[in-house]
Amino acid sequence: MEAGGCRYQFRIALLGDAAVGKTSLLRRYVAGAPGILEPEPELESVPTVGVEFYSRTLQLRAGPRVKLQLWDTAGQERFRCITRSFYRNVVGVLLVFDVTNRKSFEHIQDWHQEVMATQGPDKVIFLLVGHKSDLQSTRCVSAQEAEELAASLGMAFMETSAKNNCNVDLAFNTLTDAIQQALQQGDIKLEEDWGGVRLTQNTQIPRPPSSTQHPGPCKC
Ligand SMILES: Nc1nc2c(ncn2[C@@H]2O[C@H](COP(=O)(O)OP(=O)(O)OP(=O)(O)O)[C@@H](O)[C@H]2O)c(=O)[nH]1
Repeated sequence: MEAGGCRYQFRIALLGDAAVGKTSLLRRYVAGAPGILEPEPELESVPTVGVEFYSRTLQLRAGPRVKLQLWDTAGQERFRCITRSFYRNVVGVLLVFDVTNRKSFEHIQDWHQEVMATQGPDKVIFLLVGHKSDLQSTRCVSAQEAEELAASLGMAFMETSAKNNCNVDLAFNTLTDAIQQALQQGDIKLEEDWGGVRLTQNTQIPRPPSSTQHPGPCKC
C-alpha cells in the first residue's frame, strides 16, 4: 500500500521544436530518481522518432504518491501526425524552447495552440521551459520576455539545463504539484475515458474541498 493509500498516474508530455533538448531534460530527470544507480546521462543527440516513454514515481508534498508517465515527443515536423494523436491523453505539458534558438521560442504559441485545439482549456496544466540555460554567451531569449509570454498564456516559466542539472527536478515537481492542486480543487476531474489522470490504487475519487473541508492529504 502506498503512503496515504492512494496512487495516481499523471501523463505528462514534453513538446517543442527539434533539438531544443527535450530528451536530454527527460533523461536527466529520470536518472535522478531515488534508488536509480545509473551513471550521469549523456546529453542526447539522436532525434526522437515519434514518441518515447519514460516514467518516474514521486511522493507529492500534499500526500499521495504519483507515477509520472512521461512522453518524449519528436520535435521534427514529419512526426507531427504521430505526436498529435497523443495530446488528448495528457494532463501536463512542458513547453520547451532553447534559450539560444529564437525560432524555438517564437514557435511556443503554435505548440500551445495545438494542444488547446485537441484538449480544450480545462484539462491541461502547462509549464514554459527555457532550456540550455548553461549557454549564457549565446542566449537570444531573455528570461523577462519568456516570463511575459508565460504570463500571457497563463502558465509559469522556468529555465533549466540538463548539462548543469539546473532546475530539472524543480521543473517536473512544479508541474506535478500544480496538477495535484488542480485535481484537489476540482479544476481537473478524473474521467473514465481519459488517460491524463488515473487512479491506479484504491478507488475513491477526490472531491473538491467544500467550505467545511480543508484540503490536505488524500483520505482514501
Ligand atoms: N548546452 C546544452 N546542450 C544541451 C542541453 N540539453 C540538450 N543539449 C543538446 O541539444 C541537442 C539536442 O538535444 P535533444 O535532447 O536530442 O533534443 P530534442 O528536443 O529531444 O530533439 P528531438 O528529439 O529532435 O525533438 C543535443 O546535441 C544535446 O547534447 C543543455 O542543457 N545544455
